Amino acid sequence: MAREQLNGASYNWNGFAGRQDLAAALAGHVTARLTKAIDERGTALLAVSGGTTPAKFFAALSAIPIAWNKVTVTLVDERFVPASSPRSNAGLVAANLLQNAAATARFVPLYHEATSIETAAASDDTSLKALAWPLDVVVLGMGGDGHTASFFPDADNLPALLDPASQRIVLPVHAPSGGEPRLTLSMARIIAAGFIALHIEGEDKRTAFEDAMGPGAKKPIRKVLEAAPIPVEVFWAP
Ligand SMILES: O=C(O)[C@H](O)[C@@H](O)[C@H](O)[C@H](O)COP(=O)(O)O
Repeated sequence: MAREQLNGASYNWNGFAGRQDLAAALAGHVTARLTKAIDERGTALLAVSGGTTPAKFFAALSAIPIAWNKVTVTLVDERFVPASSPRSNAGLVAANLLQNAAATARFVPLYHEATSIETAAASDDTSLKALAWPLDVVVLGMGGDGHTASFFPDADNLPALLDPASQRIVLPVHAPSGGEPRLTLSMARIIAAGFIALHIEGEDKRTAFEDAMGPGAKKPIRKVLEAAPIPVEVFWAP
């Protein structure tokens, strides 16, 4: 594990020989943090990302027997589609994480029918206030463009999305590169987590991450690492 400090963006690099090794290790770190939270405050709050990367990690996590009935799982971000859609992160989590031992966890989705993404985000903001913040664990993904959560570089409200002082919990996102309109946790809620993991796989994602840590315009992932008060734990496998 190598700790890096780049102009305020600090992270620990956790590299693995294979994706299954990564999945098992990340699942071990996450369940240890969740168990610690349950021991300390009787409950734990976890936010996970969607996309194509997390399935192996979700499967490994779902099999570890902790007090899942005391864990609340929510999403880092969501496409504005119902859970029945193949694009749904809630559907991905239901099929891959909320299984086996983890089937007893409470799941709080972001998507619900609404007249607009703005209305949905405002409604989430109200309903998610009741969760036991701060997050104990957040697991981020990253796109090749350096986006994380739904902080897409072409989002029309990117400054608001990246505001570490935002009072919002959930924000709406319109970004051509993101496909459907999105709902995303705010930067403020993400960086307040007790354990911040970034899960990326493949050479292209490693190159994209290294580019984001280099000189030049700061991509959203770099903004998150710089805003986080603790080092981000990067989990990578080829
Ligand atoms: O809804 C989403 O798409 C995710 O939450 C998003 O932030 C994801 O982590 C990255 O886009 C990487 O996606 P892949 O894992 O598919 O590369």
